[in-house]
Amino acid sequence: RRPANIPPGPRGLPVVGYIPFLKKHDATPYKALIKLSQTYGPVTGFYMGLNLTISVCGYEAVKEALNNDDLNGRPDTFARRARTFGKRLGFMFVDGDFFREQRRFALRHLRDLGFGRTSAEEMIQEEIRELIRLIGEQAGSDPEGVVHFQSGSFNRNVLNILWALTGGERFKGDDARLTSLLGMVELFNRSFKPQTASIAVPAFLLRLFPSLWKIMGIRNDIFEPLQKFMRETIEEHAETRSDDDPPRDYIDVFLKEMEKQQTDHNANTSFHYEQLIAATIDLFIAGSETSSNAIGFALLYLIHNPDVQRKMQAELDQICGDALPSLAHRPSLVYTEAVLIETLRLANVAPLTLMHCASKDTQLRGFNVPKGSLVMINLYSVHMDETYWTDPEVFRPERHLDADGLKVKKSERLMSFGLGKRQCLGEPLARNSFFLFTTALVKAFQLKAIPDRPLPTLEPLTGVTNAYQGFQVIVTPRL
Ligand code: HEM
Repeated sequence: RRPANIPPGPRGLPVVGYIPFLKKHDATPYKALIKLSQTYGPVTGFYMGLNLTISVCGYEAVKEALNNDDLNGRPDTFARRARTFGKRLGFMFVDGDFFREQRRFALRHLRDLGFGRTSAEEMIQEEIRELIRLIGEQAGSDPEGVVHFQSGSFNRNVLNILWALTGGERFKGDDARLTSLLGMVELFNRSFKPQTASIAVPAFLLRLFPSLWKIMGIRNDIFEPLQKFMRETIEEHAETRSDDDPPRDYIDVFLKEMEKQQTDHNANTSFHYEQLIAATIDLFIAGSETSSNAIGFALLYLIHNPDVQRKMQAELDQICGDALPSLAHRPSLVYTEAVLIETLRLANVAPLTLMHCASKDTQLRGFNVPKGSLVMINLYSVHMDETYWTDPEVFRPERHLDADGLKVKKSERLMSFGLGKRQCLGEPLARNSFFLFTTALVKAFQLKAIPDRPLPTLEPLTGVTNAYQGFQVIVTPRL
């Protein structure tokens, strides 16, 4: 029996619930959930396995859900704990006091280390210059100037910035270990099935039927090499750090806090070795694919829309002269800003937030949401809402400018990084990296579709994130 006054929704089969039927609406889960909302309304309740699941679509419902603190929990399952030593650790899948303490600490110290601040800009520029050199070389070595951008081709560059702040070093261009770790993260992201990954399947069933991991879309095997890498990095830090010197990175800051908590004999501390491993893995996973996919999609949209590319280049040339774009130029780059905003809206790099969960009985749009319900929050539905955005499928930066085209219009309906207490922890760094990389590449190169060939596809590879597919393009240096 369905609990009283829960959101309306379809009935499924005993035990598996509605999972087998979701696909019939659309193969892509976030689109299937929008179809359901067209029948049942912006909040829809159905069972996935034995879990009551609330799907949330549309601006009003999404905003209300993200601002309701009782819906900011994360599901606690055996499968989730299995990646972090059987405990709830890290950032992404923890909640309550543990989460608040770790998040506050991370935000404060990552900011002090340069996260999203101009002090990290020089390092980002160095990475960008290296990338421009490599792309220039590839274009120069092909008679037509064709460059093949593989899916995920910017992951390494973007992660390097995050890793310099977290682990203290940038990886070298051909670092084989990084290539392998990034390959693991990609595997995890692409195999992930948001509709099944958070279902509370009991441990004994997962042990009896190991194929269930795959069916649920969870690749926990990637965590062993990541843990090994973090362990080695942390041990190396512990041996070389000194309290007399300023912390070099997040690992140093965390180790210092661990020491302090030990001195204070705080037995219940959330600052311990296993949490440091889990936290650095979460940063590594969350930081490697997201901003870099936004960069790839921006280039794709500009290849599809050469007029927009020309206009953006004209503005970049006028405002930045011969220099590469910097954060100081940003307020004057109005058209460019609109291009970046439109990219985040249309690319929907994170189409659903991570799975939320009701930590208490609560209400949403007047319906009951019992404690423990899974909550799927659909950011894609907000960005592609045709009742608000005219032709939402069309890439049109002008929609974010005022009538004179002189000022950016901020809309509350843009929420690529989520909202509220679970809003993306990496947003300041992500925004800066996305701006600096994309503008530098567009200023440095003319990107043109290959004549007589179909335009590269804009269809994403799905999973936790939406990734661009590899594409080929004619690249002509402009600088
Ligand atoms: C364009 C780039 C990015 C986008 C669009 C994005 C988007 C998001 C979204 C939608 C969430 C889920 C919020 C929720 O569950 O309600 C999230 C969470 C998170 N993001 Fe990002 N993200 C980006 C880049 C990054 C980067 C570079 C980092 C690296 C530090 C990062 C770290 C995290 C973490 C740790 C969480 C979990 C926060 C929590 O559970 O409270 N993200 N991000």
